[in-house]
Amino acid sequence: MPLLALEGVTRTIEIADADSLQILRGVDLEVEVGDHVSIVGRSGSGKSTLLNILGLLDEPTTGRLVFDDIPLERMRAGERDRRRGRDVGFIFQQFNLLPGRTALDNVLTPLLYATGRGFWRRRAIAADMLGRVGLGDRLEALPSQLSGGEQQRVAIARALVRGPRLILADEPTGALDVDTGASVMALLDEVAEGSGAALITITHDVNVAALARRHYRLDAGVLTPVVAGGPSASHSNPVDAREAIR
Ligand SMILES: Nc1ncnc2c1ncn2[C@@H]1O[C@H](COP(=O)(O)OP(=O)(O)OP(=O)(O)O)[C@@H](O)[C@H]1O
Repeated sequence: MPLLALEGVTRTIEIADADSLQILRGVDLEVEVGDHVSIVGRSGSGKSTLLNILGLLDEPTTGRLVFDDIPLERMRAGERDRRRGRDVGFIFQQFNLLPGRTALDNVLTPLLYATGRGFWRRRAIAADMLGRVGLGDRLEALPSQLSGGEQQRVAIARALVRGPRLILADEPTGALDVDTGASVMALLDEVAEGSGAALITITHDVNVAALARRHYRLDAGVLTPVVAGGPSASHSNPVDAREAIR
């Protein structure tokens, strides 16, 4: 049973003069626990629209989304919000850290909505998570005292602190230089795999996408799998993947 399944998902918006714009056109996607999937698309191809649907922030116009064996249409609004908070971790290009709060406070914020042990032990859990991203000695640092790569590692710790089953990374290296971006992506892949979560990386950068195990391209709202070509090519080989996605 996949963790997440999209079947024939479309998203259409109404624009001026009773006109409409179809942004997603029949998207099919299955993601298993432990998967790392990349979705590459140019600006305007529908990436953010798809991300919002994958993250239970928006609904398909037609088609189905099944999360953890429950069809979206059977989830009540409160249930959807609860699942998003508990089961989905978001990582964005601009980190979105609270500026006046320490790294530790930023990471423990999602645990304020947890129940039981997650809530009562939130400081220890958040500190442990920061240790896992290599920032165990920077718990009290403010975002302004951290480099871009360190801030993104705080954001990764925050996304993972509630043990989500799905991590959505939207241009996670977009604000970082090439080398820092590569090390942040390697870390994200490692901590996601270590926690047994599925990771979907949405990006326009084929080098970032190449780290995933399965690859898709989004073009004008149409999602197609990218298969690395040739008998010697391999999905798990970033060089083959990069050539295939390009
Ligand atoms: N509310 C809206 N009104 C009009 N057009 C919209 C609206 N939302 C999205 N669009 C259009 O739909 C298309 C897809 O938008 P989307 O934001 O999903 O693209 P994207 O791939 O994330 O782009 P980028 O990489 O530039 O962020 C774009 O052409 C966008 O202009």
